[in-house]
Amino acid sequence: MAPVRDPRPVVISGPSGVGKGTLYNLLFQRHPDTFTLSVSHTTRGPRPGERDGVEYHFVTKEAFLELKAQDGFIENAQFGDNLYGTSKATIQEQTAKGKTVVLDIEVEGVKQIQASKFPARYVFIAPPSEAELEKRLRGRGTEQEASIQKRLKQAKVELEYAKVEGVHDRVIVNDDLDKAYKELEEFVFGEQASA
Ligand SMILES: Nc1ncnc2c1ncn2[C@@H]1O[C@H](COP(=O)(O)OP(=O)(O)OP(=O)(O)O)[C@@H](O)[C@H]1O
Repeated sequence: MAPVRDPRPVVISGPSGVGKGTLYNLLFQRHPDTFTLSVSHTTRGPRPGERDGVEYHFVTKEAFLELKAQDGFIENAQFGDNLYGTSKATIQEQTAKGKTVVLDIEVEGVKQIQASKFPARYVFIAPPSEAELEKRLRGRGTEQEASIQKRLKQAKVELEYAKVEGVHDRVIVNDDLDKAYKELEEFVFGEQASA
């Protein structure tokens, strides 16, 4: 397949359980040298087996806040006591290595990246229906009931934002996986760089 023509990172968003990870992991498997998942900064400590610079850039709270003050993040958020963010430098370094950077970001992060004016392409993965989304979340078997309810509530926010005109370059309904994958692949490889 011809190389990706557009150097901008690809921001993938969509409700939890819709199949974002499934889709971009297929992209990574089928094009092993083309893509890379963005490596976030975090102030939480590494879990066993996690390596600095691979799963995350592990930094102190002071270092994180310093980078934030320098406008070094395209998006950042707090979950529990920990800070997370995607640094501009990380994306630039990964892009300079010839990779197309893929970011898996929730709706608030998408809004921040759009506000930052950092050049990016936006893909929203939508479920065929809310009932199917719930089925997938349950089927995955990774969540407790409270977490499922929280994710379904958040899904409504994500789906609402996806209706706003012009916020995504492409909306892909993940009904049949092969078809959705083909659409994603075509979008990522096929689009011409725009100014
Ligand atoms: N097109 C599809 N048809 C049926 N099941 C699917 C499809 N795509 C993904 N799934 C299944 O749905 C479940 C959720 O997929 P996945 O974990 O990729 O979602 P996600 O959007 O990455 O979720 P999260 O944001 O919580 O990480 C998985 O069990 C996956 O195998």
